[in-house]
Amino acid sequence: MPVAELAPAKINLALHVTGQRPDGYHLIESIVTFADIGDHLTFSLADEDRLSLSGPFAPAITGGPDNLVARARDGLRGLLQARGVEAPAVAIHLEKNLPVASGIGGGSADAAATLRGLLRLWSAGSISIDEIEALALSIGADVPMCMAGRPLIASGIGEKLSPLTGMPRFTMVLGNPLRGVSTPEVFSRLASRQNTGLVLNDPRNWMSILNASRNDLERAASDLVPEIGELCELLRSRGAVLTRMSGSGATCFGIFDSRRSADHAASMLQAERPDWYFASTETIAGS
Ligand SMILES: C[C@@](CO)(OP(=O)(O)O)[C@H](O)COP(=O)(O)OP(=O)(O)OC[C@H]1O[C@@H](n2ccc(N)nc2=O)[C@H](O)[C@@H]1O
Ligand SMILES: Nc1ncnc2c1ncn2[C@@H]1O[C@H](COP(=O)(O)OP(=O)(O)O)[C@@H](O)[C@H]1O
Repeated sequence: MPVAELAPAKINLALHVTGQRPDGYHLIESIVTFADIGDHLTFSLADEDRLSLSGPFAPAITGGPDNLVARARDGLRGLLQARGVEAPAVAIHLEKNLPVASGIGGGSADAAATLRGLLRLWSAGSISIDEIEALALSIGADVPMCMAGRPLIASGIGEKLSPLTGMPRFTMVLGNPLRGVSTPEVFSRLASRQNTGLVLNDPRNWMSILNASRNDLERAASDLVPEIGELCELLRSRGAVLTRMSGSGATCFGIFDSRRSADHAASMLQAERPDWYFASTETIAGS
C-alpha cells in the first residue's frame, strides 16, 4: 500500500536572532506554525529507488541525490541498515506546490515528510526518537520543527522545541515575488546578531504578542529582494491586519479577519501581480 504525507508550509510568525554559536550558526527564538497547504509526497515499495517530481515548482529543483527528500531517504536507510534492519528500494513522488528557497521551509518540510512516510513504509519502529531527531537536524536546522508539525517555539539553532498548546488558527495570505533567497546569505548580512528575545507576556492575546515581535531577518532579506516591502504593502492594502516575512524570505504572510476576506485578497492580488505567488490558508491550532 502506498503511503501519503503532506509537507505543510512552515510559517515563522516571529523570528528573533539572539546570538551566534562559535560554528557560525545563529541562535534564534521563533514562534512557528504550519499552514493547511503544502507539498504532497507518496511512497511505495519498488524495484529501485526513484524520485519523480510534478507540480508548479518542480522545474526549480531536481530529483537528484541533493534533493532533501533523497537525503532524508538515504540518511534513514543508513540508520536502519547499521542495525541490520531492511530498508528496501522505494519510489517517491513529490508534488512541489510551494515556492523554492522561500522561507516557508519547503525543502525541510519535504525531508520531514519523507522521514515520517518512510518510517511508516519501512515499519521502522526500532529507531529511537533521539536518533530520528539527530538525523533530522543533520539534514537542516528547520527539519526537526517540520517533523513536529505543530505550533511551537523553536530556540537554539531551531532544534529546541516547546509546543504551544493555546495557539489559535490564523487566516492568512502567503505571498512571494518568486525570487529565491539564500538562507546563509541573509544570515551573513545581519546588521545585529544580539537582539532581544521573544516576550510571551499574555498567552491568551496572540495578536498583541505578534505585534510586539519581529522577524530580525527581514531587513537583510529586503536588501536582497526589495519587492518584500512592496509585497507587505500590497497585503496591507487588501486588508491584512498584520504582515511579516517568514524565515529568511522572501515569502510574507498577511493575517486577515476572516477566510472570506483572505480568499478575496488572494485572488485580487494574484490578478494584480500574475507573476507572483499568492495563496490563502488557515494555520493549524495548537492542541
Ligand atoms: C531561517 C529559517 C527559520 O526557520 O528558515 P528558512 O528561511 O530556511 O525557511 C531556518 O533557521 C533555516 O533552516 P534551514 O534552511 O534548515 O537551515 P540549514 O540548511 O541548516 O542552514 C543553512 C545555512 O543557514 C545558516 N543558519 C541556519 C540556521 C541557523 N539557526 N543559523 C544559521 O546561521 C547557516 O549559514 C547555514 O549554513
Ligand atoms: N525538495 C526540495 N524542495 C525545495 N528545495 C529543495 C529541495 N531539495 C533541495 N532543495 C534546495 O534547498 C534549498 C532551500 O530550499 P527551501 O527549503 O525551499 O528553502 P526555505 O527553507 O528558505 O523555504 C534550495 O536552494 C533548494 O534548491
